[in-house]
Amino acid sequence: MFEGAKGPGAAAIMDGSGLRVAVVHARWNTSLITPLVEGAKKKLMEGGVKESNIVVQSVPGSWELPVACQRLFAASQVQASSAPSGDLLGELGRSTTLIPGGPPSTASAGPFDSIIAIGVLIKGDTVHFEHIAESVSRGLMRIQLDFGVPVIFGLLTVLNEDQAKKRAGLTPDGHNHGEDWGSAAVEMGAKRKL
Ligand SMILES: O=Nc1c(NC[C@H](O)[C@H](O)[C@H](O)CO)[nH]c(=O)[nH]c1=O
Repeated sequence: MFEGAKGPGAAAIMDGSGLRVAVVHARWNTSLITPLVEGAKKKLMEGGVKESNIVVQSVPGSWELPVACQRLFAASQVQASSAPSGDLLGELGRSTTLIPGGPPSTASAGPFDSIIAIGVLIKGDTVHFEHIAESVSRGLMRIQLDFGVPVIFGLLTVLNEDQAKKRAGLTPDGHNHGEDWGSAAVEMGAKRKL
């Protein structure tokens, strides 16, 4: 899968059966976003996470990822303390994603154990790319540290479409980085509960 030294090490085997995970994805570059989200969900479920405990939300673009992740996690904390079961987040908890199929998910009560933020930024002719990449990266890191919840960094910042396709597993020599993010979400979510 990877030549040389570069690339992730083997995923730690953790039990994801009791985890609740949010996947928040941008709607820019959707032909790339879709396989990335599918790859993440595949590894979440291979790690034992129940599909009913995966909430998938979409936002207009990567710029909106931090506020959506923060709002989703904060709402899950409030609901967990006030509504021990049932429809955890109401409309906020329903999957509103580009990804076809699957019922609107209503995660069971309890704060999310990890969040995967997914976006694809492709460098253009201006410095717009740099502003979004820098701000979104800092924003996602801040949520991790402010809330103590793992936010898996699924923001592809690429120089051209070919680089993005490779990292979405859409080329013969590619690898779907969404799978790595799903595995990381299981490991970090399980470790958060230890
Ligand atoms: O510009 N390029 C991109 C982009 N721009 C939109 C931005 O994230 C935001 O949604 C709007 O500015 C509105 O706030 N969003 C992406 O996810 N990828 C890009 O490559």
